[in-house]
Amino acid sequence: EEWQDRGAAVGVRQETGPDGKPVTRYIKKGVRDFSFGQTLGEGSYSTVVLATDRQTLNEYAIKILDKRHIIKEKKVKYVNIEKDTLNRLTDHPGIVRLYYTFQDERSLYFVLDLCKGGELLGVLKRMSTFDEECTRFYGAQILDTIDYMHRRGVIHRDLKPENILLDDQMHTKVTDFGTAKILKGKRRPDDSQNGMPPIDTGDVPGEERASSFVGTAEYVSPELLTDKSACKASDLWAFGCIIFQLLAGRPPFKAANEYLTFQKIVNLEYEFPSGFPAVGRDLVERLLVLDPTRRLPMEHIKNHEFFRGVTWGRGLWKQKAPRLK
Ligand SMILES: Nc1ncnc2c1ncn2[C@@H]1O[C@H](COP(=O)(O)OP(=O)(O)OP(=O)(O)O)[C@@H](O)[C@H]1O
Ligand SMILES: O=C(O)C[C@H](Cc1nc2cc(Cl)cc(Cl)c2[nH]1)c1ccc(Cl)cc1
Repeated sequence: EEWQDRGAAVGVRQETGPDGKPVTRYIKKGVRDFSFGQTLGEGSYSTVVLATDRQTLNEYAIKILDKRHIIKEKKVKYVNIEKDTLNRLTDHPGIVRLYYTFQDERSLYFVLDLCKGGELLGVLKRMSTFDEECTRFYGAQILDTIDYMHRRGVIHRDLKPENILLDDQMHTKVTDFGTAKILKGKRRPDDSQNGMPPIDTGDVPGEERASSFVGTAEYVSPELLTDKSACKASDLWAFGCIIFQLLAGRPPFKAANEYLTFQKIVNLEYEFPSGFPAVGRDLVERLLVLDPTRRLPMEHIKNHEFFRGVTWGRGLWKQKAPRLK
């Protein structure tokens, strides 16, 4: 076929069809369809480069992974989980969109949304703390995104300010899904009859817990440390840590080393700095609860006083980000 002589690899693009079902499109995109620019950043197994699509002139961030390195470091599983997870989360403004994947003899390529605003962590460091209005706006976007992920049966498991990027409108984009967990929700019997797509509620008994991975020390949930398994509420624990950190300028659990940090987490040892807003404190105290089943559930967080006045859903993403002051 024509794409073989163009040396382009077949790129696979996951879309949501008119009937709401996932559609796989085979796009003939390859390295030669892009002109590569500056390096945006380096990961342990990846380099992220600014790239422009030669036909459309659209700009992207292309994450390039060296195949040999991936194999040597035994990261094949993570790369494929990142691809499968991103292909499942294709229609939400708060997720870094994956447009194509392709490979050549040396590398794998993820063509992603370009997030010109960098990491939320970097913005927070420059501001030292966020005021309540900014924390409410950025927190609401992150929570709306977590809600979308959970409804699609995905637990992120490593939410933290480094993994929350910002686009040129200063809207949040969650990234880094290599350590996510896809809950295999079962097709409910009645759904198959009327052809409804399976609802990934992850409420299959025993299925809603995932094990064998530990996130970043400061944001790890107590259940992951005590009984080695994460659930959707583990992402809400991390969300509580992020809200605390935006308002306080530091994460709630931080010690000289990982072991001491873990000890603080399982003993719920943390303090609010003086001046921490009372409404924010109430929200954090209802999220940083050791027992995941007693943590504030999603709908109650959205209705919490701290988020009073927030319009949830697509309207949230049309708003202008408040000036960071
Ligand atoms: N879509 C993007 N747009 C702009 N910059 C990005 C994008 N994705 C990643 N980056 C930046 O590129 C750098 C490398 O990101 P990458 O996800 O490849 O590795 P990482 O997850 O940060 O590192 P590690 O793999 O060690 O966890 C990071 O600093 C990140 O901020
Ligand atoms: O599922 C697919 O479309 C095909 C491949 C799967 C795949 N092929 C691989 C080869 C190597 Cl060497 C390493 C990994 Cl992690 C590999 N993953 C693929 C291609 C590109 C990207 Cl970014 C991810 C996975």
